[in-house]
Amino acid sequence: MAVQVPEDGSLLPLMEEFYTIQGEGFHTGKAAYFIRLGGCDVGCHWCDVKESWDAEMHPLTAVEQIVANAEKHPGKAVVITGGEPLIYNLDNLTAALQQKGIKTFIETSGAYPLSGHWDWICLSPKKFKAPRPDMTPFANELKVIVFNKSDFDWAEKYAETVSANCKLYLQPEWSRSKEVTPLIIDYVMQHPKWEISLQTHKFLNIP
Ligand SMILES: C[S@@+](CC[C@H](N)C(=O)[O-])C[C@H]1O[C@@H](n2cnc3c(N)ncnc32)[C@H](O)[C@@H]1O
Ligand SMILES: Nc1nc2[nH]cc(C(=O)O)c2c(=O)[nH]1
Ligand code: SF4
Ligand SMILES: [Mg+2]
Repeated sequence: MAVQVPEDGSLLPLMEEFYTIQGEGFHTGKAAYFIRLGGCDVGCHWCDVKESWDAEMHPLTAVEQIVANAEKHPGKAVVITGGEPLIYNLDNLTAALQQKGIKTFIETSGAYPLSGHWDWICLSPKKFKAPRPDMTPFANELKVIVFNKSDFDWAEKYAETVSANCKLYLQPEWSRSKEVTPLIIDYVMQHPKWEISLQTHKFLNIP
């Protein structure tokens, strides 16, 4: 990745930002402003935002500008996503958002060191680049994407690494929904510490 992002995270490659409804996981159904940062090398073959992967495609944008944009909306929560947002130092961005009374939520694979000040951390671990063991205990929510039935055992392995009060979700990989959703339903009924998460925004046709 040749793009020069300042190490203090004062400028970040911004792919897109949009005000919508959180579609997935614990905060499903709540209004939130999404900030999508470019850059990811985790390489999930089923990733639904491959356009985010190349950080150089996305303009370096000042934290002050991102915060000013987020502030304009009545929903006082932001979801920082990507790409893999933790490639960057998010201390400045999250401090500035929280100073404005905005809650900070993140969607991350956990493959990079944790930075930033978070009101909610959604960890979605990937086989293609494992999460850092020092970061999984900080997850408020573990959201495992199920592509095939081998992912249940793999999900259990990560459930052992998170804190006791971490919420546990199984989410069907979108293109495999028809095949894996019935398996997830059975699994959750047999192992009720898990819950189903669906990408509800895709059914609602919203961003
Ligand atoms: C695009 S990722 C960006 C954040 C971070 N790189 C990550 O993977 O957590 C946002 C969320 O979408 C999930 N996701 C991506 N592609 C998906 C797909 N095809 N089906 C279901 N969930 C998907 C990810 O697992 C993650 O929870
Ligand atoms: N509505 C909506 N909810 C989401 N939850 C996580 C998303 C993401 O791409 O990180 C996402 C997204 O792209 N849209
Ligand atoms: S880690 Fe997230 S952004 Fe990166 S390829 Fe996987 S799903 Fe896509
Ligand atoms: Mg998405």
